Order: sequence, then structure tokens, then C-alpha cells
Amino acid sequence: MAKAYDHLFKLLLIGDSGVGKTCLIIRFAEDNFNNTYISTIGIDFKIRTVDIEGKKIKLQVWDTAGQERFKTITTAYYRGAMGIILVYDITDEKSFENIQNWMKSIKENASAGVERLLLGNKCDMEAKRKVQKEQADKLAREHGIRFFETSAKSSMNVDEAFSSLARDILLKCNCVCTLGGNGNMAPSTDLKTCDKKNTKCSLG
Ligand SMILES: Nc1nc2c(ncn2[C@@H]2O[C@H](COP(=O)(O)OP(=O)(O)OP(=O)(O)O)[C@@H](O)[C@H]2O)c(=O)[nH]1
Repeated sequence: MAKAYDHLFKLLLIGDSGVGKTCLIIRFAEDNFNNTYISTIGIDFKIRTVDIEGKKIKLQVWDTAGQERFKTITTAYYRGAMGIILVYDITDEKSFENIQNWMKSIKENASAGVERLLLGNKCDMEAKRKVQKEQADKLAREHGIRFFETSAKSSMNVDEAFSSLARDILLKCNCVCTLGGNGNMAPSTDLKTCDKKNTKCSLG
């Protein structure tokens, strides 16, 4: 039977508790939004397949708990990710300051060459804005990564952000495939880099 996708990319969202990681994933995967806040316990994932450059890209998007007490569990998943999305809340200055710590955590725990993306979420709450777009633009430039302001509530830039990260991974074509292809992301060694540009991943 033909495979339903050309590539499987594993993405991970990190950032302080309450910035909207779960809501961004739900908006992206299910086009839904809920105002109720239920803090993530540990780790979870959702799936959506998108078309990029004529390829079917299955995105397995992992949601991590922002709370410090889950750090040991969540950092174990960094190494399996091809793309990591750092999220802050534009109405919460501390969550933006902490992006530096999340960057450090990526350096310590993720695979070298992992694609990163910075998101300033809750941009529908302009009246409560504490972080200016220029500040985040500057930070993103310093780290050589892309930046979007998003709203999981209004859906602004959500698809664009995920697609842009998927496109960057595809173009870079580290083309990391799962060896087992069973949809599980083990904390450490189930990934392989095939570094063939724009070819179909045969290992997935
Ligand atoms: N106005 C607005 N509220 C949002 C947005 N995204 C999330 N929220 C709200 O912010 C709260 C926290 O959202 P979550 O997605 O659960 O936050 P999280 O980052 O996953 O939090 P942890 O699981 O604790 O790490 C919820 O009450 C959401 O409804 C947004 O884009 N705009």
C-alpha cells in the first residue's frame, strides 16, 4: 500500500507554562480553541499532514509541560525533535525573558542542527501587550531563527508558523526519518539522518 506521506517531521513546543503551547497545537491540528486552561502534565502529541513543495509532510507535534517540575521528562524528548518551537506570551514579559533559558535548554538537550522557531503568542491581546515585536525580532535575528507573532485564539499566523518550520526542515533536508515508523518518539535513539536532498524517506 502506498505511504500516506513523504516525510515525517517531529516538532516540539517549549516555553513557560500558560503561554499557549497546547492551544497552538490544538488550533493547528484540530482548528479549535478553548479558553479553559488545563496545564499539560508531562508530554503529549497531535498529528497533521500538510502539503509543502509538493510533498506530503506528516507533522507529529509534541506538546511539553511548561512547569519546571516536568523538566526532566520533557527535556528527554528534545533529542528526537527535528524542529523546536519556542513560545512566549506577548502579554507576559517574564515568558519572553525566559526564552534565553529555553534556548540554553535546547543547546544542552537537543540534536545539533535542530531547526528552531520563535513565536510570540496571544497577539490578539494587543491592549495587554508587554513585549514589543521589535524586541523579539532582534532576539530572533541574534539566534538566526524565524519569528512570528501568533494567536491560537484568532488563528493568526498559526498555519504559517508551522508550515514555515516544516519548509525549513524540508529544504535543509536533514530528512530525519523514524526507523520504526510506529509513531512513537523514544527519548533518545530512534532517529536517523539520511541527508538526501528532496528524496522520499525510505526509512519512515
Ligand atoms: N487570548 C488568548 N488566549 C490564549 C491564546 N493561547 C492560549 N490562550 C489561553 O492561555 C491559557 C494557557 O494556554 P495553554 O495552551 O494551556 O498553555 P500552555 O503553554 O500549554 O501551558 P502548560 O501546559 O502549563 O505549559 C488558556 O487559558 C488559553 O485559553 C491566544 O492566542 N490568545
